[in-house]
Order: sequence, then C-alpha cells, then structure tokens
Amino acid sequence: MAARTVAVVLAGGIGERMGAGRPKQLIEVGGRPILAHAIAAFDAHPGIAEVLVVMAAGHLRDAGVIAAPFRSVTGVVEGGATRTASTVAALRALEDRPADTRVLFHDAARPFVDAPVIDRVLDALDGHDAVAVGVPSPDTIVVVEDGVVASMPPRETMCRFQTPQGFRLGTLRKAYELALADPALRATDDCGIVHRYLPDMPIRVVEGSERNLKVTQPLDAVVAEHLAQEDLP
Ligand SMILES: Nc1ccn([C@@H]2O[C@H](COP(=O)(O)OP(=O)(O)OP(=O)(O)O)[C@@H](O)[C@H]2O)c(=O)n1
Ligand SMILES: C[C@](O)(CO)[C@H](O)COP(=O)(O)O
Repeated sequence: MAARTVAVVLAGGIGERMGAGRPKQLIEVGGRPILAHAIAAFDAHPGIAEVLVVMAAGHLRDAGVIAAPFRSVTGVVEGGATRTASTVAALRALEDRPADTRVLFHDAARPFVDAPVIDRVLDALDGHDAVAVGVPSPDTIVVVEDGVVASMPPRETMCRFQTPQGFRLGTLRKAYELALADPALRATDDCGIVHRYLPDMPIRVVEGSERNLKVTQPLDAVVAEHLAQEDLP
C-alpha cells in the first residue's frame, strides 16, 4: 500500500519583518488567519492525506484552535529558532513514516497556494525525489559583493522559489542528517539543504503562481488582503 502523503505547514516563525507584534501567520486576511488559508489549501486537496502544523513557541494553542476545523490535521508541534530547525521538528514528528512517503513543506506565510501548484509538485514526485516550485523573475538578478556587481546571471536562467517543496522523506532525512553534522550549516529552504548536501540529486522545478506570494513585510499584507477579497464569494 502506498504511504500517506503528508503536507507540513511551517508556521514556526515570529514575523520580525512584518512587525505586527505577533507571528504574521496569525494575522487575518479575508476574514481568517493566514495560517488557516494555508492549511485549507492542503486539507481540501484529494492527494494530501494528512497535514502537520509546525508552530512558533508560545503560540501552539492559537494554532490548535485554527487547525481544529480541518479534518486532515493530525498534529501541531513546536518549531525551532530557524526555518531549518522547524523542518527538523517536523522530521522528528514523522520519524515513524516509511522512507517513500511523499512530504510537502509549505510556508504558512503563503496563504494562496492553490490546487494546480500542489498537483504539479505531487506529479513531479512520481519521477523525482526532490521538487521545487518556481516563477520567473521579472527583475534582473545580480550577485553583489562588497557593494559592487560581481556577476549578472542571464535572467532567463533565474527563478524565484516558492513553496511547497516536495520530497521523498528518505531523501530529505539523508540530506538533513548530513546538514546537521555540518557546523557551517546555513540554508533558506529545504531544497537548499538537498542541493548542498546531496549535490547529485536532481531537484525538479515546476511552475508556481504569482498569487502564491509570501507575506513577509507590511505591504505584502495589503496585497494579500486584496487577493483574499477577490476569492470571497
Ligand atoms: N523558525 C522558523 C522560521 C520560519 N518558519 C516559517 O517559514 C516560513 C517562511 O519564513 P519567513 O517568511 O521568514 O517567516 P518569519 O521567520 O516569521 O519572518 P521573519 O524572518 O521576518 O521573522 C514562514 O511560514 C515561517 O513561519 C518556521 O517555521 N520556523
Ligand atoms: C522557502 C522560501 O519561501 C523560498 O522562497 C524562502 O527561502 C523562505 O525564506 P525566509 O527568509 O524564511 O522567508
């Protein structure tokens, strides 16, 4: 029997850049918390059997209340000081699962992930152990060192990563095992961990969506409210 596919909603951050005085995933857009939007997208998807929420310390009760109406949420666990540490908390919570389990890691701060994006990640996991979601960059991206341009990669090769990022659990476990043994570990996402510690592992990139924005700074909350209003019946 195929292993259950799990979505991990990472909500372990404190939203420093948002400066709302509480984690930004608790802010409401379109009348409900950003965290609820993110959970709802996976809860409603027929390919997702289970959702695990990783929440910032001190806010587990809030997350429990938000998650309670969703049939597929099987747990709310405490996150760590970094996104990477929060992923580790999720991996611990999933340690009894088979290595071929498909697991999708999603930023709670991306409330408008939709079914077509989730479909593309799940489909790509049939042929790959690691899958990222990306959108083309409308801006020219440059590498800056000491305040001057060090290189200008061709824009058509540039892509902005979003989430969910999908993995076979055994592959992500292996990458994290190596990463956690590295005192110089630094990463901004889980594909970054796979890329650095399992460099021969191809990471398939599938198309994301411009609506799948990450609510990071106050202006993003204004845009998110606008998008949420568009979705209301
Ligand atoms: N220790 C952390 C840090 C981040 N995240 C999650 O990772 C996603 C992307 O992180 P980011 O946008 O940076 O959120 P924050 O860390 O909350 O923001 P900031 O860096 O401004 O504090 C968010 O859903 C966030 O909750 C997490 O689970 N655990
Ligand atoms: C995972 C991510 O959303 C991909 O764009 C991004 O790297 C998260 O970075 P953050 O600094 O934790 O917001």
